[in-house]
Amino acid sequence: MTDAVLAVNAGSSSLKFGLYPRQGAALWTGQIEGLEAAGDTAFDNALQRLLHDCTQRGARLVAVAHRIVHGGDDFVAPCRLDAAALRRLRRLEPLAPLHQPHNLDGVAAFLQARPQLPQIGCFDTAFHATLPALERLLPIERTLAAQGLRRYGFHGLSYHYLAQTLPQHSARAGGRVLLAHLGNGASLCALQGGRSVATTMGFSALEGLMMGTRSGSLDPGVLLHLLRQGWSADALEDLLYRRSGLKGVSGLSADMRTLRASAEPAAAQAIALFTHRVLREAGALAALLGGLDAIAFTGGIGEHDARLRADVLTGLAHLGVRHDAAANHAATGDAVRPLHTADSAVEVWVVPTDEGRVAAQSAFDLLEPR
Ligand SMILES: Nc1ncnc2c1ncn2[C@@H]1O[C@H](COP(=O)(O)OP(=O)(O)O)[C@@H](O)[C@H]1O
Ligand SMILES: CC(=O)OP(=O)(O)O
Ligand SMILES: [Mg+2]
Repeated sequence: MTDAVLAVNAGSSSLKFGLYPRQGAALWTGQIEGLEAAGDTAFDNALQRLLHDCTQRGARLVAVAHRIVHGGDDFVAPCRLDAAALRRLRRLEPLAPLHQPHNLDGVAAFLQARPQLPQIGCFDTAFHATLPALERLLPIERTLAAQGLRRYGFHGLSYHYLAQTLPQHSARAGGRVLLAHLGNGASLCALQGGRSVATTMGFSALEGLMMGTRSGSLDPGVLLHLLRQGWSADALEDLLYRRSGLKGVSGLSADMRTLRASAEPAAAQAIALFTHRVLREAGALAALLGGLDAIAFTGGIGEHDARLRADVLTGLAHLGVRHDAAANHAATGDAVRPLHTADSAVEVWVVPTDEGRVAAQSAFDLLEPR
């Protein structure tokens, strides 16, 4: 029987899981979608089903590796979780309300059902531990930083996977690299020497790009205005996390596929704004890097939406980015694919992400150091 780690990724709209041996392809992967519409018990039910099915796959489960979105200041490397760690991580729930509660409910359910089985936390924020001081600092009263009010960065497991995969395909991977994780949540990350040096998400899972249901960056004056009009913190949270982004602007859906298929002008405008924001932030990170050697797209939209990629790449033509339209059209998230032309100054790649692989690998490394 093969030793395997079950990786669990409770995202904002889906529960993804995979059963990974130490090396090689996953033995089993799956995804349960549409959980945000299905209500609170949907996550619990999905986890119970997973626990049951895992025992029937012919693998010896050595650990469960959980993607946990926020590790705060204390959790900067993968570690074994117990009830005390869980209590500390619960305090970060308000900073990622679409993820952290689901992530931690998953850990709690497994701790209860299999108390002897190691539960390993793998933190999105940890990959950004290399951010320089200026990227972490918020331009507000200095004393607030001591309370943990600083920029952290997210999508770290995905960026970790890209940072370790890209060098297998590109000699430019150690240079100035722009990574775009565009899914239901979305962010950009600037890599130099394979390390995160800047990213668009900061203190919470709200900053930066417009997302499926999240606003991304917004003039803080809008929040003050709404607060003075009597909006509560809960109402603001609901607006910013659940009723904004593609869904809020289109009035139709958070799903890019639905918006692409729609003839509604508001759907087209939501996509145009999403694209505009990606381009604006890409330009900002390219400026911080002092130019680009390579770009890589990932996430549900980044891997599948050729039109989005083409529009962003065309917008970056002033940096010498040239993409092959046919290669772009043919890239559907099935494999790592180059999109650049021979005369492009910047390489362009699609890299299907595998957050579960990174989480499982971290669990093996922690439990059975090589
Ligand atoms: N073929 C496709 N074309 C365009 N967008 C797609 C396609 N497949 C998936 N997506 C989009 O990817 C997004 C989900 O991305 P994903 O990374 O799976 O999200 P998360 O992990 O945050 O739940 C959705 O907006 C969905 O519409
Ligand atoms: C941090 C985050 O936004 O994650 P996801 O894209 O999985 O929603
Ligand atoms: Mg995701």
